[in-house]
Amino acid sequence: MVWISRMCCRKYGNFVDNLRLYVRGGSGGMGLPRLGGQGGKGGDVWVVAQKEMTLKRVKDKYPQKRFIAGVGTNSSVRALRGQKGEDQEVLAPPGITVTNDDGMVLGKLNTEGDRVLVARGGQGGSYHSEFLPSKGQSRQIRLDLKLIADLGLVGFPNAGKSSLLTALSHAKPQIASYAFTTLRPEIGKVMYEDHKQISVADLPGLIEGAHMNRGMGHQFLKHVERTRQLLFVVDVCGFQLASKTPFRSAFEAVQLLIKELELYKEDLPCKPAVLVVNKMDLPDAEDKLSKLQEQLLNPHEFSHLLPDDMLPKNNMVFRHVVPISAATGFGIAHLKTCIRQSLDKDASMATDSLHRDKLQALRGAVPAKNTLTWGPTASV
Ligand SMILES: Nc1nc2c(ncn2[C@@H]2O[C@H](COP(=O)(O)OP(=O)(O)OP(=O)(O)O)[C@@H](O)[C@H]2O)c(=O)[nH]1
Ligand SMILES: [Mg+2]
Repeated sequence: MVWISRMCCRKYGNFVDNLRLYVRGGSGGMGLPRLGGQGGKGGDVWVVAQKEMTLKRVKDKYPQKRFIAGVGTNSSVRALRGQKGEDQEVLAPPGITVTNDDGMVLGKLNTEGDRVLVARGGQGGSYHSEFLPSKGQSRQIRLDLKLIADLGLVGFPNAGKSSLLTALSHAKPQIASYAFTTLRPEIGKVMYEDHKQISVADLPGLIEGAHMNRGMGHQFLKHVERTRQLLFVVDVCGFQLASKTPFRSAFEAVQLLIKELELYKEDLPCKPAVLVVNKMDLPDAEDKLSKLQEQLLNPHEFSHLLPDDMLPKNNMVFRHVVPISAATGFGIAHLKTCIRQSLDKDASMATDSLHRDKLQALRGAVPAKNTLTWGPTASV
């Protein structure tokens, strides 16, 4: 049996589930001692929830990751009370926790329009401050997508997601041969010999048109967003939802699943993912798997199998493609290893990037002349 791993069609792992930003409130305006005038307050920085936004978009749009609000205007003879500086808004998707660098929660964005104040503007100069203004609050903040599990199972109804969760963990989700057996996410824990635990969310089956809220539609996709990585599950023999709907081969099922994720939010298919090909105990499964592997390696050659509007814009990269049988247990041990490798890889990438960010912030904060030495344990 051939195991395909790391098929590189597109740079993977660029889904962003956390972001570190520098925010600074605007400075206040100068007061006017001669006439007792008060300078304007500096603008504030807010994080505001907007449905269409993703953390990746914030990162791409503001590569410097710095948000500084406007300065309050000085008090003048014409306007004794200076004007407030302009507020700065960081748009972020709902489902975000905002913390400071020490992990203290500043606020949560649950639904569209929720706002969290992350840096106050400085006071304008006035009688109490000898007419001198104060600076705005400055700090590093973190935006973290609230996760429900490390892994989310993505697949059409009946692919065997719940059966897989049972094979991987001690969870006992409902399993049946009819579609939409699972109606809400069930979380199971996968245990490793070194006592590490990984949480896996069994999600309701996805159908074509889910991005338009068909079937469990958005309810399902909202959960997909909140898992660290994805485990695509397809039936090696393909799938047909009902007698009136077209039959889809395993390859078509993969393409359609990617398309649904992409149409819901374009960066969802950038999440690290593993493809699980289930029901390998069924007749002709080996031949069908070989065909699927060939198609996955050259997806463009097989693009005629689906209408253009059903093809994903970019092909997803699977870190591993693992044939299994949830029914017999075949391939489950190998799958557990692949999952662990994939999550460990991301964890170490995240640590490296945090260290890089902190180092960069430190370099920015220290005058060039100063030389600093720090060891690997130095806290920045
Ligand atoms: N032959 C075979 N049947 C399987 C395997 N895994 C699951 N099944 C069967 O496939 C059917 C669907 O399994 P589920 O685990 O409920 O599928 P699901 O993806 O969770 O389905 P929904 O919750 O409806 O989305 C059941 O009848 C299972 O017994 C397998 O590896 N081999
Ligand atoms: Mg299920």
